[in-house]
Amino acid sequence: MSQPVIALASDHAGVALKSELAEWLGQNGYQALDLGPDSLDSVDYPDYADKMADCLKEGSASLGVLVCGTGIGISIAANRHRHVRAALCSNSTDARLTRLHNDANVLALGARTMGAEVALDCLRVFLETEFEGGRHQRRIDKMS
Ligand SMILES: O=C[C@H](O)[C@H](O)[C@H](O)COP(=O)(O)O
Repeated sequence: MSQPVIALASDHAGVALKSELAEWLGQNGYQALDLGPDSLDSVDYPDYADKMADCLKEGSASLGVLVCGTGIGISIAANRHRHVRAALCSNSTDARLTRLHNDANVLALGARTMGAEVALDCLRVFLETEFEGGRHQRRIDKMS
């Protein structure tokens, strides 16, 4: 069976955490598709949010992970695309509920506001939780 592809992107503030998340994905049965950047040179998070949106639109990955300093800017930018439902999560309960209720297709994390262990916990729960459907689908339809 082919491995699920998970796309990752960040700005300069999120590069190190993105690498840790990508490594975890590779060790846990997923294929990490890193959309960049790969250096610590300063970049603008909207450019990488747009790359994520394009990647999901063309179907190269089903789910994505975005990282910036707080996770706020990059999630705001990603959510300007109608097909993106990016959820800024700070703990595994956020990650579980946003999959169950919002069918979030992008997990947004703050590299300067959380530790790698909590970030990995969010990622694991995000990937393991299925959308609940039902009344939640009606609400998502209203945003699509
Ligand atoms: O929401 C924005 C993010 O936290 C950015 O990662 C942050 O603004 C980057 O700041 P700086 O350019 O000072 O590294």
